Order: sequence, then C-alpha cells, then structure tokens
Amino acid sequence: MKIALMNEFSQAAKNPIVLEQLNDVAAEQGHQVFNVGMDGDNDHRLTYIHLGIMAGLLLNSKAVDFVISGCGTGQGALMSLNAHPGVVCGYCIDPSDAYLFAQINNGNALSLAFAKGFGWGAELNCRYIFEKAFTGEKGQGYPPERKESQVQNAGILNGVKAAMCKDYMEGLKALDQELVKTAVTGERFQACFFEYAQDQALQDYVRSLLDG
Ligand SMILES: O=C(CO)[C@H](O)[C@H](O)COP(=O)(O)O
Repeated sequence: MKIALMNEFSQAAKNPIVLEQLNDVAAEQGHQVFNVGMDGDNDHRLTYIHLGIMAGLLLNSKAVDFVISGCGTGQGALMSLNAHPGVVCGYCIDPSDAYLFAQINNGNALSLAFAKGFGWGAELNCRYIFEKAFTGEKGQGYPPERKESQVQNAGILNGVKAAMCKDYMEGLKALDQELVKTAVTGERFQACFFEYAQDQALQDYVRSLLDG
C-alpha cells in the first residue's frame, strides 16, 4: 500500500518524529511512505486547507491508497479532507480510534492531532496508531457480529458523499486556483503525484496549474 504523510505549517517541526514512526511501521508491513507535506518550519507553507486538496488529488488519482494528515487539533485537517469527494477521513487521537475506523468506517485517510495532547510518549502513540491503522484486514466490523450492518452503512455513506459531491474536476476548477497551485507546488508532492497518479485528466490539470 502507498501511504502519504502530510503536515501543515503549525506542526511542521514534528514531521520528522511522525515520519520516523510511520516509516518503521510501513517497513515492517511492506508499505511505501511518501512524505508530501511540510518537513520542517522552513518548508513551502501549507495549511490544513491545502492538505485537503492534496489528499483529494492523491487519492482520486490513485497515486496513493491512504493518507495520514493532521494539524494542531486534528479537526481542521479532518474537515478539510472530508470536503473532497473520494476522501473518507477519520479523526484519530489514539490507537483504538485507528482500529475502529479501519474495522467499522474503512476509509482512506486519518487526521491526527499534532499539538493537542502531543506530549511525552507522543511518538509511541503515533506508532501504535499506525500499527492499528495498517495491520490486518479492514472492514471486519467491531464487534465482529456487527460487521454486516457496519459495512452496509459505510457503503451507503460513500454513496451519499458521491451523490452530494458530483464532478470532482468541476469542483477543483471552482476553487481559488492559487489555493490549488500552492497545494501542488511542493517537490515531494509532485514527485509522488506525477509518478503514480493513474488519472491523466488530473495530471494534465495539475501540470497546467504549475505551467500557468
Ligand atoms: O489545529 C488546527 C486547525 O484545527 C491548526 O493547526 C491550528 O489552528 C493552527 O493554529 P495557528 O494558526 O494559530 O498556528
């Protein structure tokens, strides 16, 4: 599985701590990690708004399979990612959130709080979250006997979101194009997107923004 990690400006300095934990868990489980957001305070500035745009492009183009995002509280990134079609983001502050999200909601992104509650042992909490998020088969229900109803409702919610969101490209073009351009300007984002995106129209759109 390809996993993108994206940090915004307010907690960018913590990116190396989170990345180390994610890389360790991914290596144990055979996943590939792409660090596409800010990697420190002096990097290309991104807010949680940009993270939503980036997650939408990476997931809808199938460049990656899963996104780990977050901000100070985790709430801004959560709302921003869920504003985009094809992105189903859960709020995750401890490993049981990660496990229950995988088993019940079975989405493709998590938003973590990198300021609130990020104290002593926070790197361990990150590691255990990643272990629970990426270990084992997803969508098995919790408790297991509730699987049928939980899988059904997750599917219905995906259908509701698809119906409400309509055309993704139209939505992207309705955004402030400077906002989108800033979201796609990072070198590590571009390396991941242009190498692995499987949607030519999305690739052409991002290229046109960068060339414009
Ligand atoms: O948690 C967040 C949004 O939910 C942001 O990371 C936080 O609000 C950033 O704060 P500031 O603009 O004061 O640096």
